[in-house]
Amino acid sequence: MQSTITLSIGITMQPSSWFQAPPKALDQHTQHIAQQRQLKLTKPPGSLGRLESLAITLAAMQGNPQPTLNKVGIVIFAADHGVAAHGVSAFPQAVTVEMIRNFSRGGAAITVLARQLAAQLTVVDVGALSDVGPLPGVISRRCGAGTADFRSQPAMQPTTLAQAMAAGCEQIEQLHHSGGNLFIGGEMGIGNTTSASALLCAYAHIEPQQAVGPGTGVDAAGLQRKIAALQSALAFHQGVLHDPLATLQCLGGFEIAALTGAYIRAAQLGMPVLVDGFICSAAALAAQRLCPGVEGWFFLAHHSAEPAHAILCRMLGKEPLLNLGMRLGEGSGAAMAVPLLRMACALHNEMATFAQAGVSGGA
Ligand SMILES: Cc1cc2ncn([C@H]3O[C@H](COP(=O)(O)O)[C@@H](O)[C@H]3O)c2cc1C
Ligand SMILES: O=C(O)c1cccnc1
Repeated sequence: MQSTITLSIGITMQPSSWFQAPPKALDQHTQHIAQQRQLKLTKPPGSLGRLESLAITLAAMQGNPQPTLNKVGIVIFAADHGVAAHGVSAFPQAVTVEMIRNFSRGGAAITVLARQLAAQLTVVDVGALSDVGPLPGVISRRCGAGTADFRSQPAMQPTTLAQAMAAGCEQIEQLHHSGGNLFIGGEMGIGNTTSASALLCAYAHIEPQQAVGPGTGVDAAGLQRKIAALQSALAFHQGVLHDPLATLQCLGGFEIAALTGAYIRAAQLGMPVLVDGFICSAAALAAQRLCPGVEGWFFLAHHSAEPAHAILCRMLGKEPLLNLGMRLGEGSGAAMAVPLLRMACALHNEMATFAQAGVSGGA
């Protein structure tokens, strides 16, 4: 049995857990084979730009010189946020539950994209304000009815944080078991850009002014309310922000914690991940803090229009694939990047070599 540690504000947590196991190593032998193949294909070396390194990385991740993305799993984690009571979103909190219904009926952006991709879509309610009851495609792993207001309380308890992370872990284990070869996490939770900004402030040691943005479209007064909420929260939780897990517990949300758990488990099991926009990238940063090296399994799908996303991308050390001015969430930006990755694989797998095609001058 591990002993527990009690943090300065009385929170008790396990010092060691499943999420501290290291990520799987990429297959360097397969990576080398894929690199060599790229040089032999009928094109000037490097002429397919990033599409070449994407295929090589996917080959190394999958341990397969012919990488495939034929089984994409999209999981949307949905939850509510106590801080939403402080006018930090342009939309009412009821939208979270209403959107869960919309996901179930197939009318949301991500559901359209999932159909286009023939991807499997699952919605996990990890703590919306009210329980939507049984709905097609929606599973319940409720950790609470929204988080507590993190301006003056920890958003989650150690037990509910662990539950939320386990809900993410469980989804990856199922996807892995069913032969999934790419994971996309999505989120739905009114107020969650404020939570993501709070995590960014704590992990990057930056000021709220640098970390906030319009989210769903708040005006200047709304932006000030976001800044004020973050200032209160950071001051209140100051004593624990050196600890990445306590930071997630105090400032995160159930859906962000579930994403964090999912990203870590994906890296441990060797499942490539397409990280969506601002909120998902904040969860990815939390994952990196809890389990260094997980980022080796991540592709950043797109530049979110949320201004502070650029900071998160820098912190994760990655350049996003697309820049479409999107700022929706739900995993929608990640879904848009799947065709790009599939094209990279098709080129890598199906192009002729110089020798096969009888083209001169090649390697
Ligand atoms: C109809 C609707 C659908 C959405 N789908 C994702 N989000 C996005 O907006 C929310 C975050 O922004 P904020 O922090 O400003 O509330 C999240 O739920 C996010 O996924 C939506 C927001 C709305 C209104
Ligand atoms: O980039 C995102 O994930 C995002 C930005 C604004 C609102 N919701 C999500």
